[in-house]
Amino acid sequence: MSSRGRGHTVMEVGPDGVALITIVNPPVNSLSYHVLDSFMHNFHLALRRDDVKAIVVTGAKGKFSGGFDISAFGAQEPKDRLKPGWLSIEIFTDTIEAATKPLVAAIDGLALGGGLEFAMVCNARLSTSTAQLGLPELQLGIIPGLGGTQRLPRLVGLTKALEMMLTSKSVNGKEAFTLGLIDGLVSPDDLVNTARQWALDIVGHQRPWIATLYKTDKLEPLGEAREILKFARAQARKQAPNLQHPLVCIDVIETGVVAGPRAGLWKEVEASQGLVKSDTSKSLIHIFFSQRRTSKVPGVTDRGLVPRQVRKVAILGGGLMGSEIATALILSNYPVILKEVNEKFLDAGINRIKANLYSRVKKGKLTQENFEKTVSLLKGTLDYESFKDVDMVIEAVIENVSLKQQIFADLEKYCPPHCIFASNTSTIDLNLIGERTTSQDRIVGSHFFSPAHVMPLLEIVHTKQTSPQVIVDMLDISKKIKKTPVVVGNDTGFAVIRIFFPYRLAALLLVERGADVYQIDDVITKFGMPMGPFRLADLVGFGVVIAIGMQFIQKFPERTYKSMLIPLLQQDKRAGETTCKGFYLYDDERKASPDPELKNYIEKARSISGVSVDPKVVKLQEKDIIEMIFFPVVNEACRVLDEGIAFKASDLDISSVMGMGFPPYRGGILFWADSLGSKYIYSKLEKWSLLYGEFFKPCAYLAARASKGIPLSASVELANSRL
Ligand SMILES: C[C@H](O)CC(=O)SCCNC(=O)CCNC(=O)[C@H](O)C(C)(C)COP(=O)(O)OP(=O)(O)OC[C@H]1O[C@@H](n2cnc3c(N)ncnc32)[C@H](O)[C@@H]1OP(=O)(O)O
Repeated sequence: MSSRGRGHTVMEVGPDGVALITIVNPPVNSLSYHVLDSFMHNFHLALRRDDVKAIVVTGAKGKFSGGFDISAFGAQEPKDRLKPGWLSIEIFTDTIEAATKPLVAAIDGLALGGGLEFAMVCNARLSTSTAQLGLPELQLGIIPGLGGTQRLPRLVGLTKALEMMLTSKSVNGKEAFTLGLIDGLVSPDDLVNTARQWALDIVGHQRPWIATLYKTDKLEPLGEAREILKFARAQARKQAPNLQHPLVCIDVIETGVVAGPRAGLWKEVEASQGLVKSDTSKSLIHIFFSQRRTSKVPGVTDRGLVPRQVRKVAILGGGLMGSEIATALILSNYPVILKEVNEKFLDAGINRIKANLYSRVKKGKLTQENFEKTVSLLKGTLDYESFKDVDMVIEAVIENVSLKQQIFADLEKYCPPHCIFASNTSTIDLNLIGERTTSQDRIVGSHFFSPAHVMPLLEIVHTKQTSPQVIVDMLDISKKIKKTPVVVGNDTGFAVIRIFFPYRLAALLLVERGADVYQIDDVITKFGMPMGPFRLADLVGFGVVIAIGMQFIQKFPERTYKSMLIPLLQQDKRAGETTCKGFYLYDDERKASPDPELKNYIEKARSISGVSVDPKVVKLQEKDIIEMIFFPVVNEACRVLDEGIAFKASDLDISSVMGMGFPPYRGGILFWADSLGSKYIYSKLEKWSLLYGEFFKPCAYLAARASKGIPLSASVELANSRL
C-alpha cells in the first residue's frame, strides 16, 4: 500500500483578504494525517490573521481530493486521534464548519469520500462540470466517516444520497449542481477566482452562510423518509446478502433523520470504528490496492520504458469474441479494421458490433450521436492491404493451430515491423502460434473474457521471448480500454482458467459420491459466487467445457478428475442453456429449474467411474462443500504462483475476482485462503487425498508453507527467510 508522499497544504493570502489553502498530496491529494495537520495549522493561522476575511480550499493540479488516505486505515495512530469523534466532530464539525470566517470549496477533478465530506463541511461549493463527486466508501467495506452520511442527505435528499452511497457511484459537476450538492458551476480557469469572490460575498451577506449539517429543506418528511429507508434496506439485503455495512450505513443515516444530525454523527463515528476493523473492509481494501498493483510488473515496468502510441488496431475474425473486442476498442476511440474471410462473415461481425453498441444506447450509456461517431471508427476488410499502417493486430479466429500459424506468417509480411501481434487464444501455446515467424518478441496473448466489452479483466500473456516493450504497450492499451490487466505466463489455461479448472471437477467428484447438484450450486452462490459450478457449465456450454477439460486431462492427467457426467448429458443433446437442457431445464425466458431426470445420468456416470455413494458426502455441511470445492482451486493457484505463471499472489486475487466473480469482499482466492491458514488447508487436502485420490493432493508449495506456518501469499523472499 502506498500513500506516496505524506502531503501538506499551502496557504496564500491575497490582497482581497481571501486565504487560499491548497491540498498537495499527489497523485490524488488524499487526506493523509499530514495533510489534515497542515490544513489545520494554516486554517487556524487564517482565522487569527486580521487581513484574512474568508478561506477558499482547493486541490493542487486540478484534483480536489480522492478522499481519506486509504493506506492509513489500520495504521497505528497517536492517542488523541483514537479519541472517538476527534476528526469528524471535533475538527470537521465543531472547528471547521463552526468557524468564524466562511470557507468555500473550489472543486476540480475529484471530490471523493473524505474529499467530498471535506467540501460539504465548507459553507459553499463550486465545481467544474466534469469533476467527479461521490462517497464511494462502501466499496471499501466502510461507510463515510467524516459526516457524509449526515450531510449528503441534507444537500441532495435521502433517495439520491442513499443511491450515491449504496452504489458508490459518483456524479459529475453538472449533475451535482442540479442536485444541489454544489452551489455553482465554473470553468477550470475561473474556479479559484470565482470561489474567492463567492467567499467575500458570504462575508458581505450577499450570499448565504450555510452550515450543511443543520439544513433540513431537502430532507423528506419523516413518514416518507422511513418508507425510503425501508425500501433501501430491502434492496441492500437482496443485492448483497452477505454484507453488513450497507445496512449499517442505512441505520446511521436513519439515526440522523430521526434523532437529529449530531446523534447521526455520533452513530457514524461508532459504526465506522467497528467497520474499519472488519474482515470485509480488509478484504476490499486489499482488492483496491491489488487492482492497482497488477500493472506493476517486476522486470518489465521498472525499466523506464514508455508505452508507444497505438493509433490503429486490426482485428482478425468477426465472430463473437472478435466483435466484442472490436467493440471495446472503438468505445475507447481506437480506429479498428475488422478482417474477415468473406462478405457474409464480415457483415455478420459488423452487425454484431453495432448490436453491442446499440444495446448501450438502449441502456442510456451511449448517445445516438456517439453511437454514430463510434461506429465510424470501424472499417471492414477482406484482405491485408490496409494492414500496412496498423500498430497492433489482435487475432480472434477459431482455435486452430495451423490457421493461426498461417495468419501470423501473413501478418509478418503485411504489417509494419513495430506492429504488435496479439492472439486472443485461450488454449493454444503462443510459441506454437508464432512458429512460422521471426517475430517472437512481438507476439503476445491478449486473453479477453466474454463479453469482452463488458468484463473488466484482460490477461496479457507473455512468452519467454515477448519483449518488455510490448508488455508495457499492452498495459497501456488495457488501461485505455478500461480493463484491469494481469500479466501471466504462457501455459495451459494461463491464470484464470487454470486456477479454476478444479472448481467444476471438485463439484463433479462430490456429485458422483452422492452430493446434490442443486445444493452445491446453492451453497456456492450463497458463498458469493455469481452462480454455482453446474449453472456456470450450462451457461458456458458443454462443447467448450469438454474442450477445455481435454486440455487439462492432457496436461495434468494425474490430478484431473475424470467424470463422464457432462459427456453423457451432451450425448443426449443436453449441452447447456443454448439447448434449453443441461444440469437445469430452461424456459423461454432462460429461467433455470432443477431437472428430476438428472439423477439417471448421475447414476450412469457413477457406475462408469466405479464409485459409490458415500454417506459422509451425502451429509456434507455447507462449510465442507465450500472447502472441498475451493481448496483444490487454492491448491492450483499455489502451483501457478510457484511455476511463475503469475508474478504476485495479489494478481491471482484480482484474476479470481474479475475473471470468475469470486466475491471481492473475501479478498480474492489466496487472500481468503490465508484468512483460513495454510496449515488448515493443507491438512484438509491431505485428508481428502487419502479418501478420494490424487485430485486433492496438496502441492509442494502449499506443503512447504503449511509446514512453516507461512501465508500462501507471502513473497518468496519471506518464505526463504524463514527456512
Ligand atoms: C473517512 C472517509 O469517509 C473515508 C474515505 O475517504 S475512504 C476513501 C474514499 N475514496 C475513494 O474510495 C477513492 C479511491 N480512489 C479511486 O477511486 C481512484 O484511485 C481515483 C478515482 C481517485 C483515481 O483513479 P485513477 O486516476 O485511475 O488512478 P489510480 O491508479 O486509481 O490511483 C492513483 C494512485 O493513487 C492512489 N490512491 C487513490 N485514491 C487513494 C486514496 N484515497 N488514498 C490513498 N491512495 C489513493 C492509488 O492507490 C494509486 O497509487 P499507485 O499509483 O501507487 O498505485
